[in-house]
Amino acid sequence: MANTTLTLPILDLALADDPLQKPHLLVQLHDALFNIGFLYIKNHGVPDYIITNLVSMLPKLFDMPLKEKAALSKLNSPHFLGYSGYAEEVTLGQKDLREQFDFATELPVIWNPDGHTSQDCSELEAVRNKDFSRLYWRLRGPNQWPPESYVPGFRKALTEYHDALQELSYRFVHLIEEAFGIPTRTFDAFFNRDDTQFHVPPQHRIKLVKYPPCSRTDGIAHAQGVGAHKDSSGWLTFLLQVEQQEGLEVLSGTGKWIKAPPIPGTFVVNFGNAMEAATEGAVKATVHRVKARTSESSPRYSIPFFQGLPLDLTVSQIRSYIPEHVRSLRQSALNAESEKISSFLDPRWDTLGESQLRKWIRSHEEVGRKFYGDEVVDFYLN
Ligand SMILES: O=C(O)CCC(=O)C(=O)O
Ligand SMILES: [Fe+2]
Repeated sequence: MANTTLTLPILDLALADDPLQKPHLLVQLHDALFNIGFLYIKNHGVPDYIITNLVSMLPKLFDMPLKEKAALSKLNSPHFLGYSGYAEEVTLGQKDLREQFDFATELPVIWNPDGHTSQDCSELEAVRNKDFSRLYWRLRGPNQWPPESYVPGFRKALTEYHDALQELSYRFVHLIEEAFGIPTRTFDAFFNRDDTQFHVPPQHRIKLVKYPPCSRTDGIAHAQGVGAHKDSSGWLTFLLQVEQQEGLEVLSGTGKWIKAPPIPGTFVVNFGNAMEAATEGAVKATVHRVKARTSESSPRYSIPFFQGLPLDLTVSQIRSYIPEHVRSLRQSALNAESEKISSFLDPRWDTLGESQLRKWIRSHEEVGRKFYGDEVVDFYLN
């Protein structure tokens, strides 16, 4: 049973602008990073109109005729971008009772099996000598946009939301650097925001999710909105819970599920597998899940933004940015549920790209078989 007595911290980002208050914010952030692994932020600076504009389009987007949604299926996309229908996604071997659209930073295809840089990638001037033949580079590519006639203004609204969340995510990473006690901008290299411009700018991902009301007669024994998981698409996650529909739960260090209800004006922030691996578990990719809406009458919508990282980064490379005094804050004993889910540190998939390709294939096997072939899929499923 969920333990409702534990609550997650709410950090006020406005304190970052006040030199007298900022140290207090950094102490709170340090605690959230090393002891909790999940937090809310308020006064985050993302304009209200950008959020409400996108949110107002969700019902229209999901109410498009099935034929129109199917035309945007992920089965068209080697980048796993587009639509997946109700219960098409799998987590921990079970179907997730949700529908979703996956979008990402709009970028051209970069993968080239011959190892050349694509002509289209003018943004890649600074990294002309990279080899883009590795399969995981195929994850990167353009979106499938819904027709303007069905959801007018959608592409603009999603793009504005993306840009605002990207900005917030970069600001927040600077606060994390301060909380770690390392120079601000240490991680800018990951986002192509430093002078070396060594890395390709990452592709961030945004999911638009609908958890419709459902009944246990759907024939699915263990009803889950999304099963227990760690986020693996990036460095940080910024989750918008739309309106007042509950369902999100977080696994505490003592193995209890605690509720993370929607709080108006906030985003939930949590950390991806890459952060956990880079800090050797000092900052946890905390396990979370969403309960299925079995006894509810209205849908729940949510919008997670996953801050991307360069796909060719290896865990050991990221780790080299994290000083020993941070990694030594590792607390022992991940609980059993958490252990079951941790798969990131397997040396067979040391690059972030490969661990992400594995994750996408495991969640959407059919898409994997279509674009990556049976041999690759069978390798990652086992
Ligand atoms: O819908 C939510 O509140 C959380 C979704 C989530 O954790 C995910 O998609 O990774
Ligand atoms: Fe998640």
